Amino acid sequence: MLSVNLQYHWDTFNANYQINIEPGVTTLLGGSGEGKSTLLHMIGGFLDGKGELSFCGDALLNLPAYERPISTLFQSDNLFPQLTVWQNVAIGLSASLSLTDDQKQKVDWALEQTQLVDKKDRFPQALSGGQAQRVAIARALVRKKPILLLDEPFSALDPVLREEMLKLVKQVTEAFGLTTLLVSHLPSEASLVGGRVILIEKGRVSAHEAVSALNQLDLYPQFAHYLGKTPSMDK
Ligand SMILES: Nc1ncnc2c1ncn2[C@@H]1O[C@H](COP(=O)(O)OP(=O)(O)OP(=O)(O)O)[C@@H](O)[C@H]1O
Repeated sequence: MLSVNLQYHWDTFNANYQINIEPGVTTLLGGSGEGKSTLLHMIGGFLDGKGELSFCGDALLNLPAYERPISTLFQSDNLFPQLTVWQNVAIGLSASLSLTDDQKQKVDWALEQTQLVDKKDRFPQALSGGQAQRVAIARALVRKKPILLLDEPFSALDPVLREEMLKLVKQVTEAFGLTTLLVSHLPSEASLVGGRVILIEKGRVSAHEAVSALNQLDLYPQFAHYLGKTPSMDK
C-alpha cells in the first residue's frame, strides 16, 4: 500500500493530502488547478513535499526521484532523441547501455509486450505519439518498479489510440501487480481503466471510491458536483 500524508505550499495554494492507495489503477480526477499534478509530483520526488510517504512500510520521502520504487510517464519528453527505441528502453536498466545478455532479453521482452519489435532501430522523431508513449511504457516495464505514475501521458493522442494505451496500462498494471496512478481530465478514462477514483479539490482529497461511483451520482454528491450533475436536479 502507498501511504500518503503530504503537504505543499505554493504562494497562494495550500495542498494537504491524506490517503492510502491500494495496488491497481487509481485515477486522479479534478478540475484544472485543483492540485492533481502537485500530488503526483510529490510522490514521484519532483516536488519537495513535507509530511510522510511510504510504500509497503518503507519511507520514501528522503529518497531522490531515481531511487524511489517509481516509474513516471509525463505528457511528453519521456524519450532521449539521440537514442533508438531499443536503447531508450535499455537505458531503464543501465545508464551506460552496457547490458548483460539477461538484460538484453528483458529489453526484447518489453518491446514485444508493447508491440514495438519492428520499431526497435528507429529514433523517437520517426515515431507517432502513441508509439513514443509505448516506448516509455516498455522502459517502465523493464525497470520493474512497483509504482507507475502517469501525468496525462496520452492527452495529445487521438481518442482511439488513447483508448488503446489506457487498455495497455490496465493490462500491465494487472499483470505485474502495479500501483498505478493516472491523472486525467476525463471520467471516461477512469471508467475504461477501472479500479478506483480519487477526486482532488482545492489541494485536498475530497473523495476516494471504486470507479463505479461515477455511475451512482445520487450516492456520491462530490462526483455529481464535479461532473456538473447535482443529484436533486436529476429527480
Ligand atoms: N509553478 C507554480 N508556481 C506557483 N503556483 C503553482 C505552480 N504550479 C502550481 N501552482 C498552484 O498549485 C495549484 C495546483 O496546481 P496543479 O498543477 O497541481 O493542478 P492540476 O489539478 O494538476 O491542474 P491541471 O489539471 O490544470 O494540470 C494551482 O492552482 C496553482 O495555484
